[in-house]
Amino acid sequence: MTSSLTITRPDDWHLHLRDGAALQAVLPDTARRFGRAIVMPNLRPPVTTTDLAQAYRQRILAALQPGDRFEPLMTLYLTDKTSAEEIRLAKASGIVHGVKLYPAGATTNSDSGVTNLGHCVPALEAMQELGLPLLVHAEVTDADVDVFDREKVFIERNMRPLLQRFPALRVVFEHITTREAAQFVAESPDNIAATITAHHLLMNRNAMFSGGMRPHHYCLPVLKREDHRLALVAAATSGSPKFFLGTDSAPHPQSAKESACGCAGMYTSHAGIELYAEAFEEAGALNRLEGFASFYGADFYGLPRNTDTVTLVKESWQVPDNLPLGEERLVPLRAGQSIGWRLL
Ligand SMILES: NC(=O)N[C@@H](CC(=O)O)C(=O)O
Ligand SMILES: [Zn+2]
Ligand SMILES: [Zn+2]
Repeated sequence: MTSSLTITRPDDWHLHLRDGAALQAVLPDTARRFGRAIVMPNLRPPVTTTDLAQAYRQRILAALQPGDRFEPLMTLYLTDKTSAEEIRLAKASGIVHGVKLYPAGATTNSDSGVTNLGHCVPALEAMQELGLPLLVHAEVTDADVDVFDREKVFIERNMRPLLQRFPALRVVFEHITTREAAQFVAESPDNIAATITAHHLLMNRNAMFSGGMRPHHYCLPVLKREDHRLALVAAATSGSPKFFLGTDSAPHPQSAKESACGCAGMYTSHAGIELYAEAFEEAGALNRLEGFASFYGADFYGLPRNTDTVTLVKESWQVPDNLPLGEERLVPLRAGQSIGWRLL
């Protein structure tokens, strides 16, 4: 039985770091494990320009602790008004590595998002030309579409037409949650890839209702049925370079989660690589973890692979009931329960 696992240091290709005191609270969890992270731009106000991304990057760097070697990879928040010029500035800055598409109303802080992709043609043309990836929260927002079908419907209504119109656009289908998405990405050309979260590999939708309502298991896209989880596990452990690690760790104050209208997002950075080790071990595929966590994302983004390593030991530890989040607390995934792998 494996008792320890050393892999090239992983990167997190989908992360919410927030800002201010929350940023200060959560950043050490990521910096301890990951070399780099694609930092999501859904702040209030959103990070819509390269200038805002530069300033946010400086705040992240200032929040690091002495000795940290973590590198934040910045993103822009696409709006109906994003110009081709802004895309050129972003690319030329060297600090912006992707542009995030939030359909307006799809998820947390998406109200400034895109109402109609038709408005984004100049920006998308520039991104295609410059090789700047489009990162997609791939869910339709129509209230008449069942919440469990929103990703599947987005593929047909939006993703296929988008790729037809921009066949060379580099696209990351973020936090895939369905068999249909895994299959779509697997069958697409090499300019299409996907991130997969640990929570979607480890849980199905029953986790939202086990013994009562479980607000800390609510995220978007929402957890799906077991057969979808199995399809995600198969994709993540397949060895295909189209699938790589993106935690989508999304901290919210406990009060905002445990509420009559609780917000979407799970916090997983406290065990950002350990949870994946559990999922890969359960699938009998620990030998595939390194490619998924440490190689394929860097390769897709055209960045060098990390050269140092991390070591995990197969040793159970208990997750605290809650963690500080500025003046508030947050409830991490597995709060009060154990995780089977520990970071040395
Ligand atoms: N995943 C989530 O449920 N929430 C994310 C937004 C997102 O990634 O869609 C957040 O910012 O809280
Ligand atoms: Zn999202
Ligand atoms: Zn996210």
